[in-house]
Amino acid sequence: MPVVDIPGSKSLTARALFLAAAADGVTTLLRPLRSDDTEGFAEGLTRLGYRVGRTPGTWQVDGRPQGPAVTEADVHCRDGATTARFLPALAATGHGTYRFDASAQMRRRPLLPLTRALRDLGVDLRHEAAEGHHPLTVRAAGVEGGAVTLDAGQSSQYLTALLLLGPLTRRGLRVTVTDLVSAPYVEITIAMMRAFGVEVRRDGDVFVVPPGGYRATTYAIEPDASTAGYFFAAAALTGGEVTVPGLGKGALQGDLAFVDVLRRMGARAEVAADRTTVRGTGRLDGITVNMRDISDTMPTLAALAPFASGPVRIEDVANTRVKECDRLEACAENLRRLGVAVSTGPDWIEIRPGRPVGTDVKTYGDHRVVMSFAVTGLRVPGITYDDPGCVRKTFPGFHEAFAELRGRLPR
Ligand SMILES: O=C(O)C1=C[C@@H](OP(=O)(O)O)[C@@H](O)[C@H](O)C1
Ligand SMILES: C=C(OP(=O)(O)O)C(=O)O
Repeated sequence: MPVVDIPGSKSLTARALFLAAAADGVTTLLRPLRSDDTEGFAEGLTRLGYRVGRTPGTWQVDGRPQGPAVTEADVHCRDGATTARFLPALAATGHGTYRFDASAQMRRRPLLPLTRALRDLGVDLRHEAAEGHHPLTVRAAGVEGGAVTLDAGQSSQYLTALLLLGPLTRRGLRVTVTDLVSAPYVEITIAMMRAFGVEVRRDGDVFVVPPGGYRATTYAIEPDASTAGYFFAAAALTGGEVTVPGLGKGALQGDLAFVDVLRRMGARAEVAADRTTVRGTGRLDGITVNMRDISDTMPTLAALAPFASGPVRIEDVANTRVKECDRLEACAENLRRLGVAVSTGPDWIEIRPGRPVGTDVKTYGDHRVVMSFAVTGLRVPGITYDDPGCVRKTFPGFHEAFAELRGRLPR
């Protein structure tokens, strides 16, 4: 019975780094994720003058409630949207001029609702080229706070950035949200703020954050639920069994609900107190599923879909078009290259049952494209990738870990 140790959550690690940097005192993070996204976040903090001590399995951050320790910084956010969207908000709490830039794809990804809201809160923020895109410069003088309206229909990360900023403003924050995708990520934010001593009040679409700052703590990072999804899908496809310790009933991450999707398709799934097990049954039914809340698992399901006995239709995932690539089209294109019939609309994809044949997967530099089609590769010989290394964004050791699992699953 394979037990798989999954590396720490990207989303929790990024939030924990923000909260630790802003807190009063020294915070210890246990089992943080070491990957390009989270190391980019930590390096961004270092550039802003925060001390981040990194030893294997434990990171320590000296909090600075007063904001960055330097008056000038140039921060490269790499390909990570958490870094690119959360760090400008943190920088605004200081006093100085902070410039942010990012990868070519991250420069293309949207940001405008967040930067507008920051301006509404009194932040002097200027875009260098296109309005609502990196690169941008924050001329920080502390943040007044107040009331803003936010459209988070394209990314919940705008709301998370504002909520994280809330306790660091002079007057606190009141955010009225007109639309919201990926809602479980906001629940992660609120739960983690609570662990650092702040209670967000929510009344329907209105979020109220009191001023007063964060308290340092010791915080253990859960394994990454989106990453675990590839391993659960592997069990469902091969008729094997995979157990992931550390992700159970109390888990913060909404993406663990991917096991409910696998269960609806015919797999057995048990979410226990501190671990989750998925067992394949030889049955994989077609399904229609709304993935608005858990869209990082859309490619995982798309790559598994040809093996289902009926069509798989994934709905309400428009915002997967503005991720590391246009994921809807990248999945469709690669499924077609595998010989599978697929159609897409503005916010949906439908995959027909098929007999995939090996191909060179076009990754578009997207870690999830690679990790998803690795699941297909368990049953289809000859799958290669034009950029296998892009898994470094969230799981540098993915290929080794997945090959190891493969050897322990039924052939
Ligand atoms: O807040 C977070 O940590 C994340 C939120 C989600 O993004 P969107 O809210 O943009 O969908 C998710 O896709 C991303 O991988 C991580
Ligand atoms: C969309 C993702 O990342 P981010 O938006 O944080 O760059 C992801 O990891 O799938």
